[in-house]
Amino acid sequence: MSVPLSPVLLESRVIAVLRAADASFLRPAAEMLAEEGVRSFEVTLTTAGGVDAIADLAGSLGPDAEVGAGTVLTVEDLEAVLAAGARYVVTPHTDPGLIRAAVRRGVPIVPGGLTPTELRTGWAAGASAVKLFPASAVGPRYVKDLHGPFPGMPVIPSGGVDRASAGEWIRVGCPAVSLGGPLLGDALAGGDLGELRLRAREVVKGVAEAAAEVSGG
Ligand SMILES: O=C[C@H](O)COP(=O)(O)O
Repeated sequence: MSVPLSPVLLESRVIAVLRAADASFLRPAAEMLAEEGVRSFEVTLTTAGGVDAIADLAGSLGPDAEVGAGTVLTVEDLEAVLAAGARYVVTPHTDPGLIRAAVRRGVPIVPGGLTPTELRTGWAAGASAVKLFPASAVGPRYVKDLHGPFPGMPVIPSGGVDRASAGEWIRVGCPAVSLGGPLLGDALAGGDLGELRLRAREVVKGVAEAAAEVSGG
């Protein structure tokens, strides 16, 4: 049993990973991304103040957006982010116990893995989709290889997915892509939001074009 990914993510197909030293600049960056059509946001727990930032963004971005939590490592982390209002959770690793805990709470979970064994283990434990991490270590062709033995397993690449390759991951069958640094640049450290707008525009456009091709549109 698994909890399905939300329509917000399945339609927008982009997760913006908000990983920063602290949460000072998360809200302006997320608001800029939302203006450009990004609707799914993953606040990582490596960000100081990350749990509070989930609550802040969940309250400020409005009902069209979805705020989740990343780098969730334990059931205690899971409880904390759900209490803050996270609507989905992402892990860097495959922990069947943690996956089952999320499923029991009715929350979508996307566990990370790299090898066929790790990814299949997460999927079998009830993942909503699996996170291929670090995706740049293998490239889009690897998803085609995985879909030989595991044709129905939704794979979301994360780690080194950039503006140039985002559409390619969609074309090989990924339901969504996950971008942190290559999308955010230095915006989470107070960098130029105008640059962020241009990067977001390019990613959203590239992913939408690829999605239209995949669906025959
Ligand atoms: O867990 C996800 C990664 O932190 C995102 O990696 P990235 O910054 O290379 O996109």
